[in-house]
Amino acid sequence: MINIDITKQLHGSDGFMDLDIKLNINEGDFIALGGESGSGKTTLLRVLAGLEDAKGSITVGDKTWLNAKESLSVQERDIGFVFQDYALFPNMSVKQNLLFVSKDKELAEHLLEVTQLSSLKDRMPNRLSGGQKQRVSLCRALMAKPKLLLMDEPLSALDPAMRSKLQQEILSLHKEFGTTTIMVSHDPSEMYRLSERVIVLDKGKIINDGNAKDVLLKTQGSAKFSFEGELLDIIKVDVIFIAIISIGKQIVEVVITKEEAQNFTIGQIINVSTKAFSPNVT
Ligand SMILES: Nc1ncnc2c1ncn2[C@@H]1O[C@H](COP(=O)(O)OP(=O)(O)OP(=O)(O)O)[C@@H](O)[C@H]1O
Repeated sequence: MINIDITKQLHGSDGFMDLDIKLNINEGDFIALGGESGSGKTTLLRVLAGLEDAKGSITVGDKTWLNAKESLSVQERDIGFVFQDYALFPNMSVKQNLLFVSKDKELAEHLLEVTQLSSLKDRMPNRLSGGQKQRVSLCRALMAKPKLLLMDEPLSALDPAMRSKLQQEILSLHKEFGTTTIMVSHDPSEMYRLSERVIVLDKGKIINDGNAKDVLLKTQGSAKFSFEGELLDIIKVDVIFIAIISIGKQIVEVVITKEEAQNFTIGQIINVSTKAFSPNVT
């Protein structure tokens, strides 16, 4: 069990706010951490990693990482990091980047194989694509067999196809290694696919915590389907108003009333729901 009970004063965009987190995590869980920009997600990961100080306590199994008397250094905490900017050693090949963390050659070969990087093991980082660097970064974080793997939006810079492939790889490595993982993400489908628990922060506090289905599904009341999308345009065809809405990767048209057309603003995030009893799924 990982027990976190920390506070830290942050300088938010509207003045000071307290990051105030009480959290128990089962070992082996995959947790997705969501919340609006500035809600404290990165700071929480940095506090867990020992990169920032905080008041309170962190215990991992029978080890104390932080309490009133001591705070273990980054090196003393059993963690792996994957951040958006990869941070590979530029003067080392892919394989050397991994072996720098641990001399376990067998594990390095295995990780490179699972992430389909074996043929690139002698390449230098500046000759890799973004997705390949991200995979190396993930392999390197796992080389130390960390107790806790912290990932801060590791896939956000990648295109959808590469994202989905890496999600599969992250999931299969998570299942194989059973590492307790906390991953910051803004992408509900990614959270749903990967995590068994979703925690949402707002202004430094946990406002939602539960399984992915309960936290992420937005269907309310008697609505059968509900999608959130961005209103791109409103057009008038004869006497009918049509809203053009971007939902996921699709652009859809929805007929709206004159009053709705007057009240909506282009660029607004709106909810599209239907009570259709038996929709077609093809
Ligand atoms: N060491 C610090 N001391 C005081 N305030 C900080 C510190 N680090 C970050 N902050 C502030 O705390 C708030 C939360 O920042 P944080 O980076 O944790 O948010 P986030 O949820 O990760 O946001 P994003 O999704 O944009 O990455 C921000 O307003 C930031 O300016």
